Amino acid sequence: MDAKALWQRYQDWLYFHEGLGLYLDISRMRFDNAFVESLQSKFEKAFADMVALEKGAIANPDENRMVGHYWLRNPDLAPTPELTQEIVQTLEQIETFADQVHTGAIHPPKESCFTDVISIGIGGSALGPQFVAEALAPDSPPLNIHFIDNTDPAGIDRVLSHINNLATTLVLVISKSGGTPEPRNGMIEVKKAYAAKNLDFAKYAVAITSADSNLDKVAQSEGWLTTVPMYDWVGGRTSEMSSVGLVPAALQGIDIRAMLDGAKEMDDATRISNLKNNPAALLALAWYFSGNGKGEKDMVVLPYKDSLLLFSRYLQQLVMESLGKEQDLDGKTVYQGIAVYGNKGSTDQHAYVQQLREGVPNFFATLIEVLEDRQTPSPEIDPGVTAGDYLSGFLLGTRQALYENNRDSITVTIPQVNARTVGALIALYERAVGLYASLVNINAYHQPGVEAGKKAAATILDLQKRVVEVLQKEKKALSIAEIADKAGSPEQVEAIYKILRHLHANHRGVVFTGDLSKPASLTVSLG
Ligand SMILES: O=P(O)(O)OC[C@H]1O[C@H](O)[C@H](O)[C@@H](O)[C@@H]1O
Repeated sequence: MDAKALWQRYQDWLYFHEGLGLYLDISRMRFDNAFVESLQSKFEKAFADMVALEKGAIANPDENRMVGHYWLRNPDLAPTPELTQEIVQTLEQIETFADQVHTGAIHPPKESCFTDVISIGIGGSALGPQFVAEALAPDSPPLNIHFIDNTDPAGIDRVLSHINNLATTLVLVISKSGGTPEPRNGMIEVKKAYAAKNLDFAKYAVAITSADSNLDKVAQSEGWLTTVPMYDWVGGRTSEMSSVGLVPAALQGIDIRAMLDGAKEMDDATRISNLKNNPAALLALAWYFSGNGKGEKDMVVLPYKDSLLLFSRYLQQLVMESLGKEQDLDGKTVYQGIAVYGNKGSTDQHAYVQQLREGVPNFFATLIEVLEDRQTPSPEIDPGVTAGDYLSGFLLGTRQALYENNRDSITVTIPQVNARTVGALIALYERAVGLYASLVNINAYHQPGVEAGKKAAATILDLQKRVVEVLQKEKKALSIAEIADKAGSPEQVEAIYKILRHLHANHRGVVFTGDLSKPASLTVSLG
């Protein structure tokens, strides 16, 4: 296509949202009109599915749940007045709580105010809060946030070592289910750290969880500062605008109403059942085209703005946990998904963009452009040229270079990184994922694969218990095969070897004798 035709194609497909100042450009995806036509009926169904979902249909059939994250930013849409009221009340509770923490009305024992907050959570209970903190936290927030998002002991130590004073640190334990092992472990370790300093953990702790979850029960029985509810009709990966995301954001002084407003405006725009006027539908179209409706190409997300660094990581869960499914809604094996990765431009141009430009063409790029360089005037780097001009130049250059080498790209442009545009970006991708899921006929709202991994981990921990019991009982050195037999799990011999090696490495009393390079030669005892 020559330059003039491309310019025309750009204008033909350009989407602009006036209220948000957001542009979406899918002109550099090489679909043609016949392809768009071919998806018409699928889109009609996707729009209809979305209407039903927003009205409270059981859009997550496997878990028998409604899917209501869109109601969070427009509570009047909730299917019952009770739900509407619940959403409004929780939002007020969050604002009042954050306000009381900021003014010192809620304060730690013996101190006038909280200075820091540890947020303990994983998956959807970490990624949204982390992305938003990185994108929007002011330079001097009322509370500095620290995240524990794993059960890595060294990681927990590192977070705790970065906190000056636990006596002025609030703790959020965020878990929708209230039963996920990693945040539970983090919570127990942090609780012990408070106890070691003679601090009464309950006076510092806040639970964000579903009613009657294990976490809720712990918080109630120990008399934590407060509990903020989370709902079963909000999925973890779409929970940034629920208490999960709003509590940490509000504590950092981020304008949560503006985030909700931006999301609401985007929800309104992506509810339009006309492909060309609906940016989420345009994204879904582009994804479908690129990956042949089968995720054949990866989504590389490159925001050219440091504060959006964690957007790709956030999208990884939203897109891959939603779309990565073995079966479709009819039970047919389909192995769906779209792989997502990326960090930021132009940094990544000095890393893997070489492969994007010249290597295996198994991706499409999404460039996120922010029009405003910074809020103050920029100095000149070269005559008439600023650092921001370079950044913009690198983005445009990469887009062009990719296109010239037959690599497609999407460009999303926002005027500024602020609470409204971040809310809008989240809402845009949430809806695009929902629509795409309908196009490819999968349930975007469950995660059966994750459950399988959790069960397997629990089996290993049970095995560890039995192995240690064998060693305690036998009181003599045994081979790993003998231990496996005595534990009643001969088929798990390799897992048992790995469990023992881990215990050995951590000085847990397991003694290895023999050749470490030949596991079968080892004898094991308790020292
Ligand atoms: O908030 P939680 O219930 O602790 O869940 C945390 C995360 O872990 C689960 O395993 C799911 O795969 C995620 O969708 C979820 O966000």
